[in-house]
Amino acid sequence: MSLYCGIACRRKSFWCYRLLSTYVTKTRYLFELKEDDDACKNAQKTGAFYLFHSLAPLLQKSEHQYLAPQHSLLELEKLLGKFGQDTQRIEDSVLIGCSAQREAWFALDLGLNSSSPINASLQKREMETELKGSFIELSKALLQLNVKDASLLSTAQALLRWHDAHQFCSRSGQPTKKNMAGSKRVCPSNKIIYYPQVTPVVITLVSDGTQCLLARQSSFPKGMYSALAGFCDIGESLEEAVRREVAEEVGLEVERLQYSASQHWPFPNSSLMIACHATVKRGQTEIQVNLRELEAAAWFSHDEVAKALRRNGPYTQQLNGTFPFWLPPKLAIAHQLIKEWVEKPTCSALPA
Ligand SMILES: NC(=O)c1ccc[n+]([C@@H]2O[C@H](COP(=O)([O-])OP(=O)(O)OC[C@H]3O[C@@H](n4cnc5c(N)ncnc54)[C@H](O)[C@@H]3O)[C@@H](O)[C@H]2O)c1
Ligand SMILES: [Mg+2]
Repeated sequence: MSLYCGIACRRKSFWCYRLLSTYVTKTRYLFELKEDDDACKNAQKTGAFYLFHSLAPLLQKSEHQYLAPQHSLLELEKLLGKFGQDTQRIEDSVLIGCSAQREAWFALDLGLNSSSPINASLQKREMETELKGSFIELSKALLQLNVKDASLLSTAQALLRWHDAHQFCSRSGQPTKKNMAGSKRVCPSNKIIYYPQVTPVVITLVSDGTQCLLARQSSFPKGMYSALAGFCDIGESLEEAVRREVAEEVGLEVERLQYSASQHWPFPNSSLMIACHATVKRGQTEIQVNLRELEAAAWFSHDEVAKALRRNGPYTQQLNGTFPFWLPPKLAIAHQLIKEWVEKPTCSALPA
């Protein structure tokens, strides 16, 4: 439930008010756990742990979908004991959320090097047998997870990856120490605090009023086209990033811009996708593809895009050797952006 929904309907019914208050309670509880190491350690006693191995989450197959099993602290201690590991390793876990009943959720990677040298990487296959599951790459499993697990595991992976890559202070070269929740790392020698990094990326669906512009990189699955995306440069506003990316990638100038939504995107290294609609100047639609960035870009009609949205990719090669045109899956914000345009092709309203 979003905060805005809670605020918007708060006056209408007691039920909605209670939803908002649950949200606030959860938020305040998580804030406390991030600030107070003792409270966080206590929360582990009644909490639940999601396990990873070298950034791949532990999953169990159930019919056509994957489930992410949870383990209690006691189960985790037993597991580590069985594999001859120090339970100190549990301190490497990171806080990723909590339930409405304030059961805190943590993630722990059993494969990455532990901050304690004694804790070497655990044997993956033996762990899988013991845990009755498999450590599966997130990119291969994401589409078969429910929304809650997909979001939790994406957050967990991003946080675990950040800690793994920020073990040392870039000023002193000394090992940094994470707080219990994993919301920051501190250099003990100079007290510099490092916070998990968020990388903003703009994703823009450019339209000329009747058609929309889609592009593909050579790394995309064959036949798939998406909206234009690009990392924000330091010192740029979102509006400037959108203008620059469109100019850089397809040689066009956007005139009007409208924010749509945002999404945490775990691949390849986790970024915050900020999605916008934009229109080009009237009569200025000639694309000049930047081949260092893109393999191809083209204008697509409303009908072509609407038809592609109704199909489910990816597709196999056709007899003539080509791949049919398809769009990113529902989970990707690019899909939502394209769907919005199909439903309302005149989305962009604000001057860029
Ligand atoms: N969720 C979605 O719907 C969706 C759709 C399309 C793209 N994406 C994501 O958007 C991201 C950015 O798109 P892009 O690849 O077209 O970006 P881009 O056009 O900025 O090109 C990538 C290049 O930018 C440079 N770069 C600058 N800052 C960078 C940084 N902080 N991290 C990495 N590279 C940086 C690198 O040289 C890199 O090769 C990709 O990671 C992709 O996964 C998500
Ligand atoms: Mg790009």
